Amino acid sequence: MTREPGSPLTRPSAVMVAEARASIENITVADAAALLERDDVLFVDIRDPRELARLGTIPGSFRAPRGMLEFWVDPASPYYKPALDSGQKLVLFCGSGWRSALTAKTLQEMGLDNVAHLDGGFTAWQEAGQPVETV
Ligand SMILES: O=S(=O)([O-])[S-]
Repeated sequence: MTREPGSPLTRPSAVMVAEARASIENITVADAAALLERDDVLFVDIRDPRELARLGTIPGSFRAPRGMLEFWVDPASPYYKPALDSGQKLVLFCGSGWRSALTAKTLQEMGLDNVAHLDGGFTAWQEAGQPVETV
């Protein structure tokens, strides 16, 4: 059967995000802010570089575009980045927490057991008046 353009998808993005959020650790801005200075936590900005250039980022965060993340965390991949596999808890964030929820679920499925995401993303972080670093 051919899908009619514009008709609902079998698994809409909102359903996928809701399912992801139900199976990952969702961290509030307040709780994330308390983790910011910790050596055992790495904030990972998975937004597009243009978003970072326009809006800035969370100070000290590691930049890992979502499109590469599965490969950057995988020791078996030629794109492996040991910085993402240091034993630190990874706190992923994006614009509003949708991409980071999906990505945190994926990394969890890949075998990372200490990954979370920032609920509300960078938008919520900024709205709460938390520090922002220019990129
Ligand atoms: O993925 S998003 O929450 O930045 S729109």
